[in-house]
Amino acid sequence: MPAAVPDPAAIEEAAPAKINLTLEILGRRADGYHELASLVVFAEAGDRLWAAPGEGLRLDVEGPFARSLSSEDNLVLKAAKLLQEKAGVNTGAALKLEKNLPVASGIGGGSADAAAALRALNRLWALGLSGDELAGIGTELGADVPVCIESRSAFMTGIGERLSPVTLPEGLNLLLVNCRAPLATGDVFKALGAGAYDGRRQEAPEPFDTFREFADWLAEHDNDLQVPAVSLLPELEDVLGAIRVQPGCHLARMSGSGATCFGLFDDTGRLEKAVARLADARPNWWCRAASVL
Ligand SMILES: C[C@@](CO)(OP(=O)(O)O)[C@H](O)COP(=O)(O)OP(=O)(O)OC[C@H]1O[C@@H](n2ccc(N)nc2=O)[C@H](O)[C@@H]1O
Ligand SMILES: Nc1ncnc2c1ncn2[C@@H]1O[C@H](COP(=O)(O)OP(=O)(O)O)[C@@H](O)[C@H]1O
Repeated sequence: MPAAVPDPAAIEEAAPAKINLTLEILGRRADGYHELASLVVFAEAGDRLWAAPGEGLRLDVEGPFARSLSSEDNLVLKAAKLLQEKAGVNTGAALKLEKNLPVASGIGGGSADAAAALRALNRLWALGLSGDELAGIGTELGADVPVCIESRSAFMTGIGERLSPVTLPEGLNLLLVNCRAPLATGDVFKALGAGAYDGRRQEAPEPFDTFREFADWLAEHDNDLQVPAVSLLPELEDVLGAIRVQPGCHLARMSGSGATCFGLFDDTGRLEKAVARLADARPNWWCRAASVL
């Protein structure tokens, strides 16, 4: 059920799902965070956020996954409070979130919502902050928030704060599948048991000319969190297997720290058939077809 817009004057921001097509963990830093290298894309599937003038800060959450979340410790409110503090304002806002993405699922729903809140309130409160300034503020909310500010394909390094542009082939399409079991990011990193970070870096890939070239590069760059995630949630093997066997699927892999997995397609007709087949075979799983933005 779509959320009702709170106010005709409300500012609307999309919060697209973040997908880590690759996620290499380079090592654990002294502060416990991990240096990583990840090719990140955004999908035409996601949450939606509205911000309207209001007294104090208020958040209503609606949509299919609203019940998985409480309003009080929501990243949207955390983002709003942090922005007030950083910009030195105490102007209020009435916020509404349509929660369409599964929670704690490796597709950055919370980070995308926080980024959408920063963008929306920057406009509502006429703060005039640049994307880079919003990304800097976002870093304090979560490692994935900076990349969600622009919500554009990027090669992400550091702990998530360093972003380089990438040129990907046109017409990338994803099958997204979540078996409705949450996985906490910190637990998956812990299960990986990475060694100390030794200072090495990875460079963004050169522009890809063809889909084949891109698929070959992806095959050589893994998601290092997939094995530990499977050890915590063995059902992931079923999810990956069910995606892999779909005709037209070039790659089946987990996104982020899981548990959402994706299949990469270049043929939308075959993708539509795959999503229909899976939704029918596994009615309890969350299955979506989404093009890469
Ligand atoms: C793994 C990734 C890959 O994009 O995605 P998700 O699975 O969350 O979607 C991200 O790095 C997650 O970013 P985000 O979800 O914002 O993480 P945070 O809230 O900052 O951190 C949650 C926990 O994850 C671990 N963490 C996170 C990022 C990082 N580079 N190293 C870490 O070790 C830490 O244990 C931290 O306490
Ligand atoms: N708006 C929000 N959407 C999703 N999760 C949120 C939100 N606000 C707070 N959280 C909390 O943040 C945690 C990470 O959520 P999420 O970003 O969906 O995970 P992931 O980055 O692994 O996809 C969850 O445990 C959830 O309770």
